[in-house]
Amino acid sequence: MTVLLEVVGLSGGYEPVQIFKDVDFAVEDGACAGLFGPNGHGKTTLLRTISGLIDPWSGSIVFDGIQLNTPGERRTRKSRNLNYDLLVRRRMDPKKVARAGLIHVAQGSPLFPELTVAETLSIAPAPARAGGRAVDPDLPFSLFPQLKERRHSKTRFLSGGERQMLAIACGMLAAPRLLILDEPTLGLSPKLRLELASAIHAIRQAGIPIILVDQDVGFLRDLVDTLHVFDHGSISRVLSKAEIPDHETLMADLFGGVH
Ligand SMILES: Nc1ncnc2c1ncn2[C@@H]1O[C@H](COP(=O)(O)OP(=O)(O)OP(=O)(O)O)[C@@H](O)[C@H]1O
Repeated sequence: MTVLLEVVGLSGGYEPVQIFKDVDFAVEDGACAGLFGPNGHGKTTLLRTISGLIDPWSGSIVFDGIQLNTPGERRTRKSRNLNYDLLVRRRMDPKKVARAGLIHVAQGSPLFPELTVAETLSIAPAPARAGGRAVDPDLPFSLFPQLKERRHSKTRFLSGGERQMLAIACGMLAAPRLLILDEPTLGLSPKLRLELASAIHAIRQAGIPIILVDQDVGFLRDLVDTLHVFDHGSISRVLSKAEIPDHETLMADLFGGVH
């Protein structure tokens, strides 16, 4: 299989605090890569950096044959004006990332509260890539039938699960070449987690590669091909599907106790 995303020696964080260091991370075309790690260890920051929302400090991000970031040395801060400073140092363009087909469904599914489900879907990004396949406009409802029933509801009245479904549906309308799902099951009931798992499975079946973050190894084990264990700002191990233990065993192995 070809490598679709290749991250080499990536370091970054929130100036001046470094959150992750020298991360190597690869996703093969057609595969689902799991990212697992405790709260606050930097998974979201890493993914936001890969998407260009946060400027990487150093390293390389190559996606679908395109070098997404411009390598360069960090410059010392010259101004107390943060906007100016960011513009001066910016080494990555999130629009370029989205245009390349790397679509990031953020944690907490930020949506416009006063728009209905149908209105939200109508402003979802069109396939951004040149040559990106047209997407069936009914895809959101075939993936998440529940959304069809709620299509005239404002998003502020949706449940947590419905919000997640809508956010993922918007991502799918962009015809992703790679879909990043950052903790889509956050705060969901076991029943909704199962529903979301089957939707993620359907996305996989459609051949769309995924980076999936979750706090539950059991949830990831059923869906991913490889599990990347993220520990204090670096990937400490990469496990094949067959090597992924249950949640308690992995946590005990990592931290010496049940979490
Ligand atoms: N905008 C920000 N500015 C400064 N520090 C931040 C910001 N966002 C997050 N952090 C810090 O960066 C660290 C890593 O947070 P991050 O959200 O990336 O971790 P995570 O592994 O995704 O955690 P979780 O699983 O809880 O989402 C934390 O210490 C957090 O407090």
